[in-house]
Amino acid sequence: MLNKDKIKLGIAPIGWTNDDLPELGKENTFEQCVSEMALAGFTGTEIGNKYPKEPEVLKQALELRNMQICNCWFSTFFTTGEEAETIAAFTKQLDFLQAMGAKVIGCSEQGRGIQGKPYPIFGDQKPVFTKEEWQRLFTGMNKLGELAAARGMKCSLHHHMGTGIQTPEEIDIFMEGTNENVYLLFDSGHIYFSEGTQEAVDNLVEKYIDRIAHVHLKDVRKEKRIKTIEEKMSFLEAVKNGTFTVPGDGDIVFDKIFATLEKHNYEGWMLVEAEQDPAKANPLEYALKARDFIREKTGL
Ligand SMILES: O=C1C[C@@H](O)[C@H](O)[C@@H](O)C1=O
Ligand SMILES: [Co+2]
Repeated sequence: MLNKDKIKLGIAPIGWTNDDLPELGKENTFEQCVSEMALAGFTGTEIGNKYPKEPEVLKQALELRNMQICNCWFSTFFTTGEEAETIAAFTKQLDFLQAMGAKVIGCSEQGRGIQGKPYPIFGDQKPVFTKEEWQRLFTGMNKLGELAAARGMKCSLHHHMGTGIQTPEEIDIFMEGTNENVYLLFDSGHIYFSEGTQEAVDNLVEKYIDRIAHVHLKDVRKEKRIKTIEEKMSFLEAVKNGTFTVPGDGDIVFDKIFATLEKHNYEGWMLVEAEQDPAKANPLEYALKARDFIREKTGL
């Protein structure tokens, strides 16, 4: 059983409205989204673009529902040499998150990334960083790590399909090149989507458990992943086609993930993040499904 005092449960707005595919869930309001999250039994969320931008307004809306912000996505552009711009934007985002009481920020290096581009996600356009790009990334991320640590916060890296940090080998290079102020945001769905094996999921969580600062629980429908490869779909086409779903509804086995978090006394958030078309997968219904699955498997 996981420890209720150490682990909190959140859910991402991406099941209601998808910022990467604005046509998905455009009719769903911020209020509906956070009310349904609370109704399903979650106490945390990440930022979506329909959320109020003023910390006080957002805080009040969330407190009414006994919810809080636990993390937000942040795009970095170190490999393309945009260090000063990235650091300035990061500092602004830290200000916002700190005002919201969040302790983690989830970065993704978007230099040459193809997650939003119309290219096959398993094709050869995916970035593979050069030595110089890696070095710029390490230097930049260590700087962000230090800025976050100075505020008692954790800067983490979200490994992600279509970026230069997608595969286990790329994650290893990143973790070896950065220091102890830089953490990993473990996303079960992205590692399974990349590798297609349970082993890759279990190995990643085990290997970096002591540097994992945040967890995204996402499931993958295996047959949709295969279709993505066969039909040369882009990342966003794969999302629209239903490749991702909530934990317990796809082909990932979550037992080892939960056992590893328990064994190593993980402290922080587990956040359900399962983008799919809300017209096909009712967000409240799927949030409840995820909440039941987590309760059944972990006692939380
Ligand atoms: O954490 C995430 C944020 C989304 O915008 C992204 O594309 C999704 O797949 C994800 O894991
Ligand atoms: Co994620």
